[in-house]
Amino acid sequence: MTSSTPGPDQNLKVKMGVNPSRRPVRVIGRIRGFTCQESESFSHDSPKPWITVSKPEHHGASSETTLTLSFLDQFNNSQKEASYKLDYCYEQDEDTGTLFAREIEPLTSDVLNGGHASIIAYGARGSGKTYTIQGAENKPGIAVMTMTELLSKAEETGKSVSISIFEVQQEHAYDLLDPKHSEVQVLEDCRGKINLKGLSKVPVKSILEFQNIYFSMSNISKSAHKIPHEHTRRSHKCLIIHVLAMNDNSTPKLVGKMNFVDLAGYEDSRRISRDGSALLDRTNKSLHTLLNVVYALNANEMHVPYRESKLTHIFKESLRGTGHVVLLTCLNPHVCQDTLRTLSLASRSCQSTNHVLTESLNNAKSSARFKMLSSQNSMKPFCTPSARQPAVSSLHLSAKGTSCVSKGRKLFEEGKNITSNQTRLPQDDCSDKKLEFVPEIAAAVSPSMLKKVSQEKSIPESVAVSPSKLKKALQVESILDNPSAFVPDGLVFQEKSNPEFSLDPELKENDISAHKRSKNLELIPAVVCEKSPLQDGSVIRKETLNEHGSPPLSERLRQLSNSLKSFCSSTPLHVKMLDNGDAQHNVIEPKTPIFEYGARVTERSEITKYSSPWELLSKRSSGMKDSLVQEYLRFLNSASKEELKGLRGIGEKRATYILQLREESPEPFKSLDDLQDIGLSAKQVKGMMKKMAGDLFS
Ligand SMILES: Nc1ncnc2c1ncn2[C@@H]1O[C@H](COP(=O)(O)OP(=O)(O)OP(=O)(O)O)[C@@H](O)[C@H]1O
Repeated sequence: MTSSTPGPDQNLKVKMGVNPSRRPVRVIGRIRGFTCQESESFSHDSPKPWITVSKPEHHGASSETTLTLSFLDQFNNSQKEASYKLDYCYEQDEDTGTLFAREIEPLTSDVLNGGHASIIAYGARGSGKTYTIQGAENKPGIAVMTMTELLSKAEETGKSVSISIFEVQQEHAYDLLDPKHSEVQVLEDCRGKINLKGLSKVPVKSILEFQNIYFSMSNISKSAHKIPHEHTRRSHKCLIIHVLAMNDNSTPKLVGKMNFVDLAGYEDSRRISRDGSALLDRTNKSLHTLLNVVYALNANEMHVPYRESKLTHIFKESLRGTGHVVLLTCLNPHVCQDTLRTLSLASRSCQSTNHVLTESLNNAKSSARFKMLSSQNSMKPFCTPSARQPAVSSLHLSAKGTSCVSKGRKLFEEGKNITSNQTRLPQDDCSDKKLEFVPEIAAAVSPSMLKKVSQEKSIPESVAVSPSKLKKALQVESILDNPSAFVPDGLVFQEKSNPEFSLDPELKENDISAHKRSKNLELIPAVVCEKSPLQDGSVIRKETLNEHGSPPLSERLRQLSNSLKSFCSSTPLHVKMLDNGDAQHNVIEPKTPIFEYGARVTERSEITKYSSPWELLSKRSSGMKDSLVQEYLRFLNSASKEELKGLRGIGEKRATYILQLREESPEPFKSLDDLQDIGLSAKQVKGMMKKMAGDLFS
């Protein structure tokens, strides 16, 4: 490995554990040293390093380390190079002690004073995760070093230390300190506090005692529950060090917490047999969710998908807020496809636009493809389907052989790594791509209108236009021009002053303010039919109202179904601009769609057609799904107790609890994830939604 690093002394002076990049999560790498076997096998002929590390001269607040990986692209059989940026990378000549001194030791004082810290190691199999966290014989890992430090500091300050050890397998957590290895329940109260019900805590007085327990647990984990080796290999090992202080009444009170997570080795499910791949998908899901959480935290996003995996749910409290989080990416010192993949994911979690592809040798065509994929993937690290990301699993449909191909998708399908079997490069994961939204919008409007909206939104006309904002803006624009075109069967709009229809009066003020107020619009017919009659003083037919004055869910779903059916069967809307370009004179005119298959996205996003009918269908199905979910959530947020009890899975107790939640917050259900607050598992929620979607067409 080559680098331009400052000397080790200088390195040690720079305490990096307190995140200098000021992002909530620090993402670092570590290239593992060679094992004795490896060293022996190339004692005469050391392999050429495949990772080159380039560090800045001085570690300033925003300094980053660039890793350049040289590898053979198996798809094209050509040599490639890819560069990734991490917050820092430890090379083979930097030992665990150096990593501890710079990253972890500075966090221990904080933990003793009530802070939370989490160190999460992940990487391909055999990349040195366990070696770094736990250590090997006579080579203590960072958990052991941390315990030594905490025990000595705790003694000085009259505090005590205890530990919990558990593993997460296939979305279930098992207590390894309990001889029965009973399952640990993850409970979350309405304030978001996580309680790990049934998890043992064992007091630790000395480092020897700790090592005895910790190391024996790793062996126990392998034989626990008679679980097949394949399963234990794919479990995540977690250690929590609790720092306790005595209360005035001499009872121990938790002050700080330090978590160490040794994730199961990342393996690409595409290489595994069918059964193994299903197992692996669930194992990898923890990593994907974790990286999405990291991305969301670093990007300061409103929604952080903690509850999409057991692991992130367990550590929710430590990950969010003021806790320190260090994501340790372990890297194999020799060419490894899975290492490429994990690095690619890590780099994107580090910050949204980290991945820069530097060179592509031999093949100009593949170079173009490579760069395009790279630019598209500069968003979220991985698409884990959720209620909040409903479009992701379906939107990334493209021609066979390109990235992110999804076949036979279903509504409410379980999460899958949607990637092409053919694309073997690290950039082939799904991301929330801006570019891929654009054809949908562009197909419905003329280029001049696109331009107009771009200008109004004060954003560039090119691909940088946020498609979702643009889409919403255009929807409002279309509704304004011809609202009656969007009225579904079973609904009539009525305005106090205008007997024909009504829209939010604010929408009429001017187009720009209308765009701004359209934040909640997702699907034109569904939103208009729901929003206008219920919130804007309009009425729906009398027979659809129940005794509480609101339509029952079944009725609203029927309306939704009708509107969606008519929407699907109708032709896309083409918005014609009059020559003078005045938006007020725009007319909406249904036209037979013209598809030009194979139309590609150009550099400046001048796309005007869908690439296939499949893509169109997929996008519309995704909208339907989203609409149904929104409708369901709205019902939960507004229906009476009796109405709620009419829903599958909701009885007297749950209905009462929902009403209580609504007293605390007017809209407690913002995503399907929130249904876990009323004790419904993700599986139950999925079943309910599937049933509801099925009922629409029965
Ligand atoms: N920095 C290092 N120097 C020397 N040997 C190392 C280093 N890191 C790891 N090793 C060795 O590499 C091998 C694999 O390491 P380890 O078991 O920690 O990997 P892992 O990522 O935890 O694997 P898995 O995903 O299968 O759990 C072990 O034999 C370990 O001793």
